[in-house]
Amino acid sequence: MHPRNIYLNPPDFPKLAGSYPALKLLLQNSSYVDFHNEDVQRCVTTALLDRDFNLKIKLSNKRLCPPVPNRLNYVLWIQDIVRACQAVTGEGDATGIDIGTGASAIYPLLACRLEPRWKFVVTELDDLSEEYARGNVKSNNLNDRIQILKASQTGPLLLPLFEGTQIFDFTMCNPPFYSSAEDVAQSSEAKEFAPNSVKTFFWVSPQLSSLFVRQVCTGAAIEMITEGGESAFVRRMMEDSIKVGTRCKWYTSMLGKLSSVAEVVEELRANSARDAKFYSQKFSLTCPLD
Ligand SMILES: C[S@@+](CC[C@H](N)C(=O)[O-])C[C@H]1O[C@@H](n2cnc3c(N)ncnc32)[C@H](O)[C@@H]1O
Repeated sequence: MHPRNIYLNPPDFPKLAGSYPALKLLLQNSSYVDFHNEDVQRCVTTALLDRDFNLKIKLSNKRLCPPVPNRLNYVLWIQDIVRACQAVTGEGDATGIDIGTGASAIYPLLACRLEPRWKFVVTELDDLSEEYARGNVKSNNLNDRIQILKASQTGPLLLPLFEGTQIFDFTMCNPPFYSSAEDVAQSSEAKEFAPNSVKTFFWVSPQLSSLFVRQVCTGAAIEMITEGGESAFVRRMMEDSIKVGTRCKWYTSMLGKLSSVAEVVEELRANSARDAKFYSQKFSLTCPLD
């Protein structure tokens, strides 16, 4: 976990429930938190976002419930890279892109709370998730800092980079991981045995680079499944990034499956990337690709 992650030590759930009546009701007198119960998951996420980030969000019971510690990790790694760049340039503002922001819009919401000078342009393909995301941005008075674009199946993935001339600091993405329903089933079984194998991956243009995290919750097919799986999704972003080049400083993505790492690294090599940065729950490393 990132050293600045406030959940390095797990939250005190009874205490959290004490200040969040809906969670108290769900936990009743139970001495443990049942994370297999989706109502409990959603309630923990809304309670943590409210208590720790003053974010009021509504989650659909038909869509993914994002675990806050995991999502915070990715935001903190992004914060590290942006800060490192800003130490050189002296700038303080940053604008990011979140591809597939989901119903929660959790990445831009968290990032805007941590960084008062950041703005986002985010995309979403799914109507229901878009509707919820718009509601969550509005109820936190962040309409002036988070713009939501409706994506299409056939358009570019890095849509905001194909519109206008704005320069962006980073892209981020938690892509649909799987290529099919069978793939979902197989991966769930594999994860029972390898819970730490899930990674996050980042690269940068023009001198490509990379990062890596871990994820727990289940979601609807549109959130989980994409043709060719996550590596194909990331490859599409990579192809887009080559077209728009330096209009964005960092192109990054999460990867959920260890097998995707090799596929993405191969693609990076084919595109003359010189090195890659990997971040996981347990380690971070930079590896040369040439
Ligand atoms: C795994 S979910 C991640 C949601 C959220 N970012 C999170 O981390 O909790 C993937 C999201 O990407 C969206 N999506 C799938 N294909 C997309 C596309 N071509 N353009 C934009 N969003 C897309 C899905 O609807 C879904 O909301």
